[in-house]
This record gives sequence, C-alpha cells and structure tokens, in this order.
Amino acid sequence: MSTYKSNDYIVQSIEESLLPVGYEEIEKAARDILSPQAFSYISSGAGAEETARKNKDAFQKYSIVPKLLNDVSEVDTSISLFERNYPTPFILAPVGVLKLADDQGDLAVTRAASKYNIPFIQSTVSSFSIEEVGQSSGAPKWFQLYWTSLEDISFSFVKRAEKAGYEAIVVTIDTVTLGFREKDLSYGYSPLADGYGQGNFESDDVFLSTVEEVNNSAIVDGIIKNINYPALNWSHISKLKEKTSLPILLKGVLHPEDAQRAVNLGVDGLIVSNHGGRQLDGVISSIDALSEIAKVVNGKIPVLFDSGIRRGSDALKALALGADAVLIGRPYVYSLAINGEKGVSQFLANFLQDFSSSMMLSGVKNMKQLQQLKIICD
Ligand SMILES: Cc1cc2nc3c(=O)[nH]c(=O)nc-3n(C[C@H](O)[C@H](O)[C@H](O)COP(=O)(O)O)c2cc1C
Ligand SMILES: CCCCCCC(=O)C(=O)O
Repeated sequence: MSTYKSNDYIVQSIEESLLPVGYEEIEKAARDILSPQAFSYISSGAGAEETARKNKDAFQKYSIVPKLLNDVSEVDTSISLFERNYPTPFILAPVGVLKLADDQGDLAVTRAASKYNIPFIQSTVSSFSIEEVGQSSGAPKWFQLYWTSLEDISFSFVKRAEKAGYEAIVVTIDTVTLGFREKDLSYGYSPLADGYGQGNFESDDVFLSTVEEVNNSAIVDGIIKNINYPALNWSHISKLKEKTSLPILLKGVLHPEDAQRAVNLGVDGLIVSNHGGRQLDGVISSIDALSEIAKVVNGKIPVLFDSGIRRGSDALKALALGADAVLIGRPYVYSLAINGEKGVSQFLANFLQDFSSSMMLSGVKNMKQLQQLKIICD
C-alpha cells in the first residue's frame, strides 16, 4: 500500500502497543534489555561522539515551512528506484552482527520489512548468510559490501548475492578501517569475537580456502584481516562495475567532489552517510552534507540518505533537502532487541504513520510535492 488516509496505521499502533512510541523511550527500553557491552556497541559513536551528537542536533536547525490547503486526504508515499517501484521512501540500513539484538537477527528484520515491501540491506558482517536471508522473506534485498583484502572474496559475495536475487550492491566506502570507538575499546568488546558477524564468511568457499583451520577463532581473525582494506580506491569501483550488472551504490559519501566523481564513473546511486557517527569523529553531520551533494548530482542518479533518522519529520526534512530515499538504522535495531520481528514491524507501522501524518500536516501529497517543500536553516 502506498497511499495513506489519515490515521491508517494508528489503530494498529494502539492495539499492539508493545513497543514504546518515541525514539528516546525505544532506546531506553533497549538499554534495559541488552548487556552494557551490546548496548554500547549499537548506540555509541567513534571518538568523543561529536559527530553522533551532531547528527541529532543538526536536524533541529532545519525547519519545515508548511504550505497548506492542498487537500491531503490521500497521500502517496511511493517512489521509484532503479526501475522498481516501492511503496515508501524507506530502506533498512545495513547493520552487522544483528544476532547481538535478537537470535533471529537479519531473518526477523527482513520478515518485518516484507510486510511493508521495504528493502533490507544485508551487511557483509551479517549474522546469517546471503542464502539464508535471501530465502527468509519476500522483502527486496540489497547487499552491502565491505571490500575485502582478498578481492576474490568480495566478488564471491557479489556473485552469491546475484544468485540469491539481491537487487543492488552497496559498497561502504567510509570503513576502510574501523573507527576508534572508545566505549567498545574500554569494554574490550567486539561482537565479531562472539561469532555474530560470520554468516557470510563461514558459508563462503573462497573465504574458507584462505583460513588454515575452520574454527571460530580462525574465522574471526580472517574476517578482521579481510574487511580492513585501507587501499580501497576508485579503481576498485570500476572493477566491480565490470563484475556485476546490479546497480552499485556508494555508502558514506560526504564530499560533493566524491559525488561528482561517482557520477562521472557511472556509479548508480549514492548514500550520503557518516555511518551514524561510528567512523571518523568530527565529520560533518549527514544532513548538513546532503543539499550540496544533491545539487551536484542534479538528479542524474538517486541520492539516498542516512545518519540521524529517528522520526517521520526527520525523514521529511531529508527528502525535502534532496534525498530520493532514506535509510533507517538504530531505531529498528533497538526495536529488534525489544521485541524481535514484532518489534521491528511495530516500529515500522508507527514510523510510517508518523511520516504520512507529517506529509499531510506539511501540505504535501506525494514525493514530487515533498521535493518542493520549503525548509529553512537557522
Ligand atoms: C550496530 C550497527 C552496525 C552497523 N553495521 C554496519 C555495516 O555492517 N555496514 C555498513 O555499511 N554500515 C553499518 N552501520 C551503519 C548503518 O548502516 C547506518 O549508516 C547508521 O546506522 C546510520 O546512523 P543512525 O543509525 O544513527 O541513523 C551500522 C550501524 C550500527 C548502529
Ligand atoms: C567489530 C566488527 C565491525 C564490523 C563493522 C560493522 C559496522 O559497520 C559497524 O558500524 O559496527
């Protein structure tokens, strides 16, 4: 369903109110459920968490200027991306090690996503394999690639994703090495060591042929060695283009010149993101980076956005500032921790209600009108 009438979802929300409604309450409930280490891994940012804070604060600088009396009795939230129609402009961001939040991890998330036909981007370091996630539900699936130091492993993942029916490859470019995450370091904690991030690796023949012994610690060491790849550069993206016919998106773009170069190279889409403040601390908030990048790209390829989306009005601002679609991250991970598949499903119902109400209250009834919505910056 892509057209909403007033309060389509709210009835469902009240009947199934197992999940807190507001983001802060959801985060608090997840904190109460998860171990301190797990909560810290999900919630924290790198360094002094300056960027993680900026992501949140920056949204408040932007104000919506509604234009009213436009008969919004029905709003159409549908979009089209890579020649496919989607009922909403939302996508679930790639999040590794989801078993940390719930035993069913990626499987629970994709089942919830399928109810709303929302694409799920599976992480390279997912808890389940491409094949398991591929078969878990009818949700559209994209694959997020951490380039590996042994290229054959990267290409093996891409081929497996193609075979399993995935519809796009998202190359994360901001994680050539892991950010300095002070809280995780203080705890001495890595969810990889708990075995939560090896779904794709333990089922990959090319990777397994590189480890001396097939046991947990060899696999974990192998993953860490492989996903740290500081040599990543534009030539790898060109090479990937030759290897797959799937659309390729770059995730983690913040500089307009990188956006321009990606367009020139024939990349199919960009994700403006600072990885939720988890990589380089001190970088620009994603929302502050968005408009300039959208301007440079000028509609040539889709510009997606993440980092800091918590509510419908945040999504509204990002879409009005030039995003073609928006990725949701931490809110669905906390909802998963609180109530598994049902938690994610409930969160999405509330989020969609919030978003469609926000459209109505802004006086816009479709994505085209949303792109024209006036936003002022303090
Ligand atoms: C626990 C966690 C794990 C993540 N794992 C990945 C990952 O494997 N690959 C990736 O590209 N991004 C990963 N991200 C970043 C998200 O895709 C997204 O950019 C980020 O969550 C956006 O910030 P927000 O959640 O604050 O909105 C992860 C984020 C979190 C919170
Ligand atoms: C400790 C393993 C890290 C894998 C990378 C997952 C990720 O992107 C993140 O932000 O965390």
